[in-house]
This record gives sequence, structure tokens and C-alpha cells, in this order.
Amino acid sequence: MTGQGQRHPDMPAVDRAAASRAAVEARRARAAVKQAVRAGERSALSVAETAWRDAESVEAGMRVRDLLATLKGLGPTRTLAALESLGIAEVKRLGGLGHRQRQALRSWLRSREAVAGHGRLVVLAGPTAVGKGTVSAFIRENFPEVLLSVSATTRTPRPGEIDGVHYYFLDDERFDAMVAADEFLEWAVVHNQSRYGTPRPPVAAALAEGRSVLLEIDLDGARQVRRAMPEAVLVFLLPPTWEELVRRLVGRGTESAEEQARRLRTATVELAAQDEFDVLVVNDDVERAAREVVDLLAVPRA
Ligand SMILES: Nc1ncnc2c1ncn2[C@@H]1O[C@H](COP(=O)(O)OP(=O)(O)OP(=O)(O)O)[C@@H](O)[C@H]1O
Ligand SMILES: Nc1nc2c(ncn2[C@@H]2O[C@H](COP(=O)(O)O)[C@@H](O)[C@H]2O)c(=O)[nH]1
Repeated sequence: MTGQGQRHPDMPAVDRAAASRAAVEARRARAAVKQAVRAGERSALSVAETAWRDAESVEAGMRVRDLLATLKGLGPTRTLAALESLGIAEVKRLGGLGHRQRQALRSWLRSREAVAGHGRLVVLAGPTAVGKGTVSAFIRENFPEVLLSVSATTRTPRPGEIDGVHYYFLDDERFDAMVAADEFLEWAVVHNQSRYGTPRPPVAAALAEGRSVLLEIDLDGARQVRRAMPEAVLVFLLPPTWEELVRRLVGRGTESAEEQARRLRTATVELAAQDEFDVLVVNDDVERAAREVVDLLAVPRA
């Protein structure tokens, strides 16, 4: 990053005005990123990873010093000491770091998050009827320390489903309002039909308190979480066989034949994307599969 906010003497007046407007916008955007880190909505590590993935991003233009200053317990003196120990000059922007400096900052932020007791975010995805809900329910009952995020959806409740427990059942208008207010960590249209989304505030609050969080969401949502929070662990739940998947879907008996066919079409697309995930878990036994997922939720040691 060079020349941010600097004027070139030969630049025409109109360009200078546009450049100064752009500089104000960039400052505002960087302030919003810092606020999100302070509020626990984003981790400092995810900001750095975004900067290194996209050189044009707001994050790439942030000074490392300003990012560190958002961290709890890191006043100006400790920030400077941390920069010195990392071999990063005070004026450096995230996007301008060399490979070694990136590596050093990445592991420093990782261990700091672990020490601060940050919980892990694990995303559980997989084809319809593979048993995501069953595995999640096992975790909810047996591992109460894990926050199982309650999604919002525009689909109608099934018999026995309770608003606020299984889902927040919303009409389109309310869902639209949450999208407009940026209240979702991710949201997607699932099976070409209804909208589903993860409300952001409970997830951010739990992670900031050091609790681990499990999201049970679709492939599109998992991809969005990967972009927003690269430190999240993405788990793909697999059926023992395709025939068993069909048996589970049909055996559950909660969808019409037409809906079953629609879901199986989505399932083939989802199964083809399993390589995008960090961990594959075969759900041949609910308890074993749940324990594998819970092991991933353990907070890493510094
Ligand atoms: N390990 C397992 N062995 C046998 N049956 C299972 C297993 N896990 C789940 N099931 C059964 O498979 C059916 C589908 O499970 P579940 O509803 O949890 O799937 P899901 O992945 O949440 O589906 P959807 O994405 O469509 O909501 C249920 O009838 C459940 O009891
Ligand atoms: N992207 C998201 N997908 C979600 C969310 N909550 C649930 N889901 C996925 O929807 C399907 C269908 O669920 P069902 O309850 O109608 O059977 C399922 O595969 C879930 O993984 C969410 O918040 N975001």
C-alpha cells in the first residue's frame, strides 16, 4: 500500500476531491472493521486473513498497529512491544507484510486467541437427511457447554417444532429486515425454497466469552462463513452410502415425494463439494459422529 491519503501536486483539483472522498470512505470502513473486532463480531485473525486473501480489501489497508490496538488488554506500550517482537514496523499495513511477517503475526494472533479463551466456531454441513439435526441434538443434550446456534427460517414449522428452540420462524418481511440490518452471519435459500440464516449477535457473544459454537447449515452458508471467519472449522457429514441416505430421507417421512426428489438433487451437488471442507465425518453411528464433532470444538492450547 503506498500513497494512501497523499496528494500528488500534479493531480487535477477534481481528482483531488475524489481522492479525498475515497480516503474518508476508506477511513470509515477501517473504523467499522475495528469496531467489529472490539465487539467480538470478528476476530483479529479473520481480519488479517481477509487482508492477505484480497489485496484490494479494506482490511489490507489497515495498519497492523491499529488492528492490535483493538485487542483487549493491549495498550499503546504493549502494542509497540508486540510489533517489535514480530519484526513489524509501526507504519506497516496488513496488506504490505511480507511472507515471514504474515506467518509471525498469524501464529501470534492464534496463540493470543487461544490464551484469551476464544471458543471455536464449527460448521456442520452435509446432504439432506444425513443426520445433521440428529447429531446436533445429541450434542445439545450431552454437551451443554457448546452453543448450538438457532437459525431463522421462512419455512413453516413441522409438527413438534418450537419457535426459538428449533428455529426462529419468521415471515418474509421480518427476514428481509434482518438481512437489511446485516444481522445474519450468513443466510441462503435452501433447496430452492425457503430462506435460512444464522443470527450473528449470539454467535459473536458466545465466541467472545470463550464458548464454542456449532452451526448446522447448508453448503452455501458454510462457504459464506469460511469467507467471513476463516478460522472456523468446516465439517462435512457423510452418509455411509447413497442408498442409506435415501432410506433416511424416505424413512423420516417429513417431506412429500416431490420435496424428497428436490432435496436429493441438492444432495448430489453438496456431496460433490465435500473436498472444500476441513474434516469429513461419516455418520454411521450418531454418538461416535457427535463425539468427533465435539473433539473439533475443543479450544486449542496456546
Ligand atoms: N447414524 C444414524 N443411523 C441411522 N439413522 C440415522 C442416523 N442419523 C440420523 N438418522 C435418521 O435419519 C433421518 C434424518 O436425520 P436428520 O433429520 O437429523 O437429518 P438432517 O441432515 O438434519 O436433514 P435435513 O438437512 O433434511 O434437515 C432421521 O430419521 C434420523 O433419525
Ligand atoms: N445457510 C443456512 N442453512 C441452514 C440454516 N439452518 C438450517 N439450514 C439448512 O437447511 C436445511 C433444511 O433444513 P430443514 O430444517 O428444513 O430440514 C438443512 O440442510 C440445514 O442444514 C442456516 O441458518 N443457514
